[in-house]
Amino acid sequence: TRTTRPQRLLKAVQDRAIRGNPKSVISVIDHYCRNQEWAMNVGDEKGFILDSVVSELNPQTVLELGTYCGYSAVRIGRLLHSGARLLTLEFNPDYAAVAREVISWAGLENTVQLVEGASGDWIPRLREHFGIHTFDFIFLDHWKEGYLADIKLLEECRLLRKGTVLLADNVVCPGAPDYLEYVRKSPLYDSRYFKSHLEYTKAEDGLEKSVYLG
Ligand SMILES: O=C(NCCc1nnc(-c2ccc3[nH]cnc3c2)[nH]1)c1cc(-c2ccc(F)cc2)cc(O)c1O
Ligand SMILES: [Mg+2]
Repeated sequence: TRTTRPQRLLKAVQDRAIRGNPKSVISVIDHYCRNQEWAMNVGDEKGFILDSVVSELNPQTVLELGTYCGYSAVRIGRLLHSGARLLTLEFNPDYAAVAREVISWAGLENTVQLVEGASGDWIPRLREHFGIHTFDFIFLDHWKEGYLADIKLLEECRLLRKGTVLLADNVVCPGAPDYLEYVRKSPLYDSRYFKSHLEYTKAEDGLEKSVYLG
């Protein structure tokens, strides 16, 4: 049977990227998605904003919701200092299988841990299962209609602390209107919008950065 888009993206990485070199994995994926076939990675333009938020924060514990092919896990993982860890949740087993290979090709298997399953099932179990107290940084890039429920769940499970930074992809395209309204209205968050473009296109999109005030 035909290969899937994630499988073709993985083949491009294995054929063209240098093993153990996250920068080359990122540039191979961006070149492939811009020139061969589009895929829903955060991409280079929004990726640059993601890099600056992560570099400024220098987080020790990171949660990513929605791994897809592992592009943003590699983008974030490459910037983490020794001892820092990224936990990335992915619901779709086919995406997860490809992402594990991409993360391993980048040499980040000791920094990035991929967990398969639904965010709603895993979030309440992160503390007892992974010994996590709170997260310093959270990147939301999964079901757009799940963003709001999942940050409310993170609040309830006390996995946020004063200063935790949440960065949400696609708040314009495909859009997460209920999430935006909540973080912009709630006194619990200080929120700001970084205008950009949908990955590899000219369409508007952007990232919403929200600091939890606790
Ligand atoms: O849907 C997206 N991303 C999400 C994948 C996913 N689908 N289900 C999950 C899941 C669900 C429970 C989960 N629990 C834990 N991880 C989970 C992941 N993640 C997405 C879509 C677009 C896009 C824009 C314009 C278009 F014309 C078409 C597409 C762009 C992007 O940057 C995206 O991130
Ligand atoms: Mg996205």
